Amino acid sequence: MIAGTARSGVWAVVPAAGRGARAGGELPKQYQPLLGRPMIEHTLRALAAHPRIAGLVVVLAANDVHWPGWRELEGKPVRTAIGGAERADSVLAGLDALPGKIAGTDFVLVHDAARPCLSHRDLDALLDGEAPQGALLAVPLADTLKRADADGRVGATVPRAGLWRASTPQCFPRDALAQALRAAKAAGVTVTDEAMAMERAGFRPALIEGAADNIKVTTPRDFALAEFLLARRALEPKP
Ligand SMILES: Nc1ccn([C@@H]2O[C@H](COP(=O)(O)OP(=O)(O)OP(=O)(O)O)[C@@H](O)[C@H]2O)c(=O)n1
Ligand SMILES: C[C@](O)(CO)[C@H](O)COP(=O)(O)O
Repeated sequence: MIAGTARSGVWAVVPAAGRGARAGGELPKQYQPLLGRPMIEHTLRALAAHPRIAGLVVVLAANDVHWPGWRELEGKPVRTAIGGAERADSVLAGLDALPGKIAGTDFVLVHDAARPCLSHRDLDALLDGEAPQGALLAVPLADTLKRADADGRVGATVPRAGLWRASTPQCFPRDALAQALRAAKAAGVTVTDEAMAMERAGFRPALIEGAADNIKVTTPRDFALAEFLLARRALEPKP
């Protein structure tokens, strides 16, 4: 059993090796500007500015020519690693690039570069959680759900009770996470988030309710929404 406690001195792995094909544009989406700065800068600063984050591992594409080469942000060390074909490969590469271990059970955060609107409050909620088996930010579903048939008509209305949208950061014991991601890969299973790998390994991650505005910038219209959310955040009193 892994002991649960409020977490501090935590490193964050930031997968940033995707292309952002659905977002379009000439630059990979994580380098497209939001309020005049690359998306990835907002994401990394949101993490690094939190007092309980110790450092960052940013996972880059092998052919990345846009990375500004930061070695430090907000006074926190920044390392880099080279990612792989799938997000899970990139996360594994990031875990391998973390600094040496203090204990076999220390926790790590994983947060998408494509989620630049992460709030201090959500990070607090995740790190405060007594979640010995790990935890993730998530948002309960607010809409009625329809399952489509092949002809585009409604096949069924799916009950939404108990359904959540997983977001990031997700926080897990680093060794157990690396093991779970390797096991999924060996089994040929694509895991779309860290929790899914941990669930396969028998863990029961805690769902921590986060803000709906921690959006993943995915399609072209998400850029304007992210800019609005960041501009509104800038007007809020600092924590
Ligand atoms: N092989 C990959 C694929 C994705 N990511 C990262 O994982 C995060 C979430 O992925 P997603 O939003 O799906 O990004 P992309 O894969 O870049 O988007 P798309 O599928 O539209 O190309 C992003 O920060 C992305 O850079 C990664 O590090 N390595
Ligand atoms: C990890 C994630 O952000 C959780 O919602 C999401 O699954 C990543 O996006 P992808 O399209 O599955 O790569």
